[in-house]
Amino acid sequence: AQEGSVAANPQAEDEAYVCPVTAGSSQLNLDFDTGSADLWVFATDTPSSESQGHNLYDTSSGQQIDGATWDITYQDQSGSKGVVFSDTVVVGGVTATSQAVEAATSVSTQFVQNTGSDGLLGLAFSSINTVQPQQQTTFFDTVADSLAAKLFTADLKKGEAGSYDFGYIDDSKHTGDITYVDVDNSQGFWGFTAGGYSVGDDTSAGGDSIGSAIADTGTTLLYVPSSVASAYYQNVDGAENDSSQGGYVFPCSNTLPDFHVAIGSGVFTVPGSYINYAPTDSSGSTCFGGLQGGDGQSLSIFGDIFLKAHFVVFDQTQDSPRLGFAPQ
Ligand SMILES: O=C(CNCCc1c[nH]c2ccccc12)Nc1scc(-c2ccccc2)c1C(=O)NCc1ccccc1
Repeated sequence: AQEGSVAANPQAEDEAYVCPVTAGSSQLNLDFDTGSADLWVFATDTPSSESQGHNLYDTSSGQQIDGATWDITYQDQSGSKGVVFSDTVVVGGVTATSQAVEAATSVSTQFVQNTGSDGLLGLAFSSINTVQPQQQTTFFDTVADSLAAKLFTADLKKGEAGSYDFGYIDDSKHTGDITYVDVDNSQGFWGFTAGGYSVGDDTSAGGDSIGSAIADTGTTLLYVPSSVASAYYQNVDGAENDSSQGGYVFPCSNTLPDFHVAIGSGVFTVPGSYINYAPTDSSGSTCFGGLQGGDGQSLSIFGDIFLKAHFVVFDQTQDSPRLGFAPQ
């Protein structure tokens, strides 16, 4: 049975976390993304005008899947599309022998400019993989039956390297018990129900329930219902929701309060310092919030701001999938 561990390296401002992956004969740094289900890469097929500064997947090592194409767009209107190869993919010593590697023939500027990432490795459910006419499986689904245990864990950290482990739980990476909650994967995501929340010294997490949420390593920030974000920033002097800046900003001189949320039988805390995400400009006087209101969509996105404060288990060892959360 296979098991393995790979480093998760933070990009600037922890915007994303990239991991070393071997695809065929190529070494790539990929953004592991539990919010999508395509393994797509910059490749020798990618126009050179779009691939400068990226490591490229050499398609000559793979077998092209005849007629297969893919096309993905994310909420921030970034995206990519292309053709598909079958090749061997190795992550932390775990080998997927016939993995669909989606080679980009077109990539949006956001990804072109982010030269620290050579593509994404989707870890959501394969039901939302975009390959047509025959949908393909994620790396995890491809290797799942060969793993010692059908699970992977995410141990992301603020400003330093964390790890993704496949096939086992390393109990040295978390303190206290793991709290498990049922997963609703009907939308293809690692969906769960978040309970009440509280702010600052009140650690009761008793307030209104946040509701449907997903665990999403591919999204940088923590998006909650606008009422929750508003209640949080009532506690921050000079905070305002500035649409021209894209959300809540505040004077960087603030000490931000912690954010507590009930999940299953546990209460999980995001330190206020994690919610002081980054200065909005070089003067460093105004800072952008790591906790933001969703723009009206009903789904809360527990992105890296939340996940990097915890040890998270993405578990398919039971009849139905579940998520585990533990303090690091
Ligand atoms: O797509 C992903 C994860 N891959 C991101 C890859 C990526 C896209 N730009 C990137 C830039 C850098 C690195 C990775 C990525 N997660 C999900 S599930 C549901 C939504 C969603 C649906 C409706 C409304 C809102 C969100 C999103 C979403 O759009 N998140 C990105 C985001 C969320 C909010 C704001 C901006 C982006």
